[in-house]
Amino acid sequence: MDWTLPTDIQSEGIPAILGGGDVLMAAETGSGKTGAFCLPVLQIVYETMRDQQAGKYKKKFAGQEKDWKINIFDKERNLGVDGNGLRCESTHPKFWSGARCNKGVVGKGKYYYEAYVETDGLCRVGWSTSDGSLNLGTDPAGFGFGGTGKKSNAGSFDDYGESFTLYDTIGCFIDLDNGVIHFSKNDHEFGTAFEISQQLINSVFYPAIVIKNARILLNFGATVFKFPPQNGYVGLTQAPIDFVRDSPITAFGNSDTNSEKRPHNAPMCLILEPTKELAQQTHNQIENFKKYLDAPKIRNILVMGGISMTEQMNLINDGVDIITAAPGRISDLVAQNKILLSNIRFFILDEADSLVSTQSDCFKILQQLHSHMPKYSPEGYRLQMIVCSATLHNSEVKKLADQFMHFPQWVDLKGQDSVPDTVHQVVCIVDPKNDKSWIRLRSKIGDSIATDGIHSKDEIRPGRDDPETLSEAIKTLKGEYIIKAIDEHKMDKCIIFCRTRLDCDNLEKFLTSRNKGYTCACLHSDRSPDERTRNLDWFKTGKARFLICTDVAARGIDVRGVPYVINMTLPTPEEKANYVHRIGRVGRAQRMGLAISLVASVGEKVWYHKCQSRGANCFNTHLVNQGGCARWLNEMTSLAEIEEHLGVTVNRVGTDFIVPMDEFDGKVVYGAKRSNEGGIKTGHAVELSGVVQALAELERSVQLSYLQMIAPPSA
Ligand SMILES: Nc1ncnc2c1ncn2[C@@H]1O[C@H](COP(=O)(O)OP(=O)(O)OP(=O)(O)O)[C@@H](O)[C@H]1O
Repeated sequence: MDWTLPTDIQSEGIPAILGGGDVLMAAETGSGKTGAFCLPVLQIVYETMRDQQAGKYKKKFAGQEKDWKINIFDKERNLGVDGNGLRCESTHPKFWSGARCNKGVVGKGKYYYEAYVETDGLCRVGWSTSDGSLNLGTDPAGFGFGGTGKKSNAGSFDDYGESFTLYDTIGCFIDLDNGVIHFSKNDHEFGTAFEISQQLINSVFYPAIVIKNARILLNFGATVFKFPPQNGYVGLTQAPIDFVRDSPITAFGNSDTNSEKRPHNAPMCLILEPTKELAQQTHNQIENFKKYLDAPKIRNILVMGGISMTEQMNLINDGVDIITAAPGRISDLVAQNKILLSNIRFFILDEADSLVSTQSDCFKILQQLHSHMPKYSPEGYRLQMIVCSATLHNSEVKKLADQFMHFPQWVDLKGQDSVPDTVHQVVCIVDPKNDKSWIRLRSKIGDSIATDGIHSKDEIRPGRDDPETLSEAIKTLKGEYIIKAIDEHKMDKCIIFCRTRLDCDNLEKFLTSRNKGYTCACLHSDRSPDERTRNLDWFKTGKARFLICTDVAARGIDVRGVPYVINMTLPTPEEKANYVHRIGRVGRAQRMGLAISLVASVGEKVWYHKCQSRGANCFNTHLVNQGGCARWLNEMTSLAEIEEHLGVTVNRVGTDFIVPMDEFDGKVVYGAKRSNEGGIKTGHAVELSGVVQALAELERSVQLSYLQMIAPPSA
């Protein structure tokens, strides 16, 4: 793939993901974020599958059954348990997560265990039969003592002992000889909490806990108790074998989180992309990487509208390890249980800010998918969420991180949204008061671009400066300016962004009608999935010189070596972040690119369809606040906001579109690799190489001196 070294974001992001935590990756467009999450995820999915095939987990669980510990097959998904089965954690702020032990006691004897509160959350500890709910104390088979100083059984919560919290040690006592349960706090024993009924007295009682946003450490007696019990009570590990029973809920029983027998339709990784094109592109990237992984082969599929349902189900039924999806179909298939999320280990949100934007419906889908995922895998690994975009710095993403992620690590190379220095951006102000050429253009029917018709009911009077006339003038001028820019830069390949689908169609007709070889392909949501795929392909292969698109193609699309982007209009105020994404279609992978934005000097009236038909046959030119489907936009304000957000002033060019080359050393060839010695190579990894070498030397000398210390040369 012509990749020699990791890019900066890959150098930082890959180890963070391999480290096992949740990661937010913010890095400029075209900086290689897709590889930064695909590579480590493929590695872990592959290694887990290989270990499962070799029966590693089975052996691990089988070997540990003699120990008393939390039964990972008798716990709620949200509850995390460490490798020893003694430390339990739940970080969910709202839900209680419970678990029982893998062994219990029955018949005779007096037994004890301790629970130490490690973080400041809510917990209940106690005893339960295997019939009891994991939400300890809410039914007759569970007997709990909670941090608020209440005992609970059969859903009734009564005052008992005193409250407990962080750093307290709770002792849990069961006396099977006399049928009573009581508790202690830091060696202070409280009186009888429960008398066990005759119906239950011959049951097996398992240590049980339920916690919310808390972590506790259990001791069943394998290590010395903080407060050793008295009066004939013994630690559970000392219970005579005749009075100990294994839990009937065993590893590899009926559990749907069974890691050895992962169902064919239960992937380990779900990647969510905002559009079909991006889902396809990421899927292709995985296909490229996975070629190098064999035995077992990774099965990755695409899930999205546009694929026939029969074909989709065939793909799923063949078995799946990694799914790349666009929202929509995936949520339907999960709701219908055709795809199970019970074994998900990685949940990846690419272009996350667009997925969680208040403008999109995806947030609900995301919540729904997340609620189906186990927060810990059967092997005890935490669900990992990876979130990335070039524009992650906004409040919605922060909310997402707070709600779904667990102490996420930010991998953020710039600290704010920014544009790569391989992208040169310029603005041309379209000023109909200054440039009156639109009057002449409009008079020659068929010579100017068809406008969107929003002023069809207005009286347009060339020569006058009323807002409607100027607004219509802008639309005419912009068509002309596009041609000027194309010709001035002899653009052979360019992506042109328009505000609406109608604007795209009009521009396509206009350019084609010029008969100057301006071959075009359109990409917007009114075109069928097949046509979209074909058009993108035409552009990639050079069959079409211009890709004319709405913001549907603003993000992520990676076409090698595109030299130019033109923004016929700036993104709408609600989609400001798309400016960075649009212009980031050029200047990728260390190639140079030029982005030209046409910005109207005065207000422009535009369609803003909120009607049911989304604009089809709608000619309601009233403003939205008058019940219509139109609004006025001010691109000068949008430009100022973009400049402020990025902390730059974008260079202005005249209507001749000559870009002052001295700004950029006069040496730039757009579309070609950046001329100074290869950015990626001089990036982070190489900059650090001296320091890394020095560290390696130090490490070596420390190790040598240690070896000399434990085995002196004389020995
Ligand atoms: N280590 C590497 N060496 C060389 N090229 C790379 C490397 N990693 C990625 N690339 C190339 O860089 C280009 C951009 O990568 P990618 O599409 O992952 O960018 P991105 O950061 O996701 O951008 P966007 O924010 O626009 O989605 C791709 O063509 C990819 O093949």
